[in-house]
Amino acid sequence: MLADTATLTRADDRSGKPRQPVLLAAEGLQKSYGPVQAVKELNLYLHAGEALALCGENGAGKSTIFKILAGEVIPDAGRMTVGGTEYRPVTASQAVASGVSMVHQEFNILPNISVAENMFLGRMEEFSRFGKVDWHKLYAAATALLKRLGINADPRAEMRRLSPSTQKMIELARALSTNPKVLLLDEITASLDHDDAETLHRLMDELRAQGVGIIYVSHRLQEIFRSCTTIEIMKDGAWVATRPASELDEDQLSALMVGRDLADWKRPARHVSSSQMLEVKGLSGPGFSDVSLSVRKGQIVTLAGLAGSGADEILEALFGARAVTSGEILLEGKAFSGTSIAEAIAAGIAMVPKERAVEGLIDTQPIRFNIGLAGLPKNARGPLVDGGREAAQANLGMDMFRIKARSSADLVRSLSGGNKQKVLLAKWFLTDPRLMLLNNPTRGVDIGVKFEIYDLMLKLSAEKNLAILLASEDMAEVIRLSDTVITIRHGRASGVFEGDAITETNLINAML
Ligand SMILES: Nc1ncnc2c1ncn2[C@@H]1O[C@H](COP(=O)(O)OP(=O)(O)OP(=O)(O)O)[C@@H](O)[C@H]1O
Repeated sequence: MLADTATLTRADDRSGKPRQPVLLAAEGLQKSYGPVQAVKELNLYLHAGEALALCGENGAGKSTIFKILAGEVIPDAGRMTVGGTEYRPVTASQAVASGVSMVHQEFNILPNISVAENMFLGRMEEFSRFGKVDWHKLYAAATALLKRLGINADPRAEMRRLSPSTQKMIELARALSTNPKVLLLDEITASLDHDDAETLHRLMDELRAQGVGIIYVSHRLQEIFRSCTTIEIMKDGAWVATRPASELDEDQLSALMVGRDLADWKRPARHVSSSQMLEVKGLSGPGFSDVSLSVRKGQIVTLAGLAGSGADEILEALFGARAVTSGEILLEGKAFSGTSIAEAIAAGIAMVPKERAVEGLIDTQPIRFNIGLAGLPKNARGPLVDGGREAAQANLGMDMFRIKARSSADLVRSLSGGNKQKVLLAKWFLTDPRLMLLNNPTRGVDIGVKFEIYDLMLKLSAEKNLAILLASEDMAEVIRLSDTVITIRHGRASGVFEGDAITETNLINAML
């Protein structure tokens, strides 16, 4: 029997502070996909003005819970209430009508229509008269909302013209346009640049002050402690613990999530060879200018910049995916004029891009097809793909990255977000590259796997002499991994740091 939610307070709240009433209650939630039990008997309570971080490893069931709460997935069992009223949405619009809105982990936009239409998607009848859209009214409403939220975008612009970060903020505006009582945010900052992430955290504070309840999923622990009041940890679809955020620190939270202590992880002592793999001299192109850098065999060099700094563009240019207007690239001392991705791959360069959904994976294909994709020539037998070899490679990748799936025949779209990212990493690591370009490789990956990826990068660079050029917005990651850090600001190198000079203060000063 579901508790009386108008008066219910958390069962495990021992802080002694008076609590707001429960806004959303879910009890005994269950959901299976075939033999996979994504959510097992889960209880969850969200209070007015609370920001609840839902934490757990990749595949723990967080997105599935969100989809249940947002009416996109119907649970096999369990009961929910919102504001004390029975809540059983079977469509997203029913959830919105009950005051529950969600921003998804993946992009959920229509690129070829305007920002304003994207903001009021599914509600255009509110701006129509006699079957015709009242554009003036629509743009006025969009302008007012964007202004109120502090989002800088032209409501008339075509959505695809916006940066991914602004597109995500438009999705947030869409969710907030319905004045939700409960807001669900799934890994939203993975797509946001620094300024938009700041705006989001400010908005979260304001919404909480207005009594909105927020459930927040992110693998960035710092953000959780910045904006969340309560932390709920789950593992393999089941509840593990609920704590006030003030009672935990990052190390304790990591330990609760992955079941082991990661606080004493140390980078092994390293010896880097003196032979150059990559030299870049005075490289300029759209988004970056006059960039010089070098990466030796077995070295990890990091481009550290705030999102939008130009680091992404530099990696893309080195992978032949972006035009270069001047400058020189040398690979092992020889000029490399790669103007296409195919040439870059043939030269032994691999790249893990930032936007896996757009650039990296074919969602509707099995894991093994996706892992095999980058190594297609190696897996070929004449004009055909050697299925046995492809499957063997996929199994190796699945083991290496602990990809959570039943088999390599599972479609990528059935995987959790973090496991998709692991497929992308496996795909490129297995091509045996000489130079690896990694753009925020641990985005969306849980803290346990993050450290496994670090170990793998350090191992491959030490044992196989793999040269790695990393771009990362995660300061702790930059400090843990880099032999050399080049800070990037406004498309230019603004500093070079090595050894003890790689400190958070030094890097941030050079990045800002
Ligand atoms: N449509 C689906 N079909 C089959 N299995 C699915 C489907 N959606 C999710 N799963 C499985 O359910 C489990 C939970 O996935 P979910 O996406 O909820 O995890 P998550 O905690 O959000 O992970 P992440 O941190 O990686 O985003 C995973 O094992 C996943 O493969």
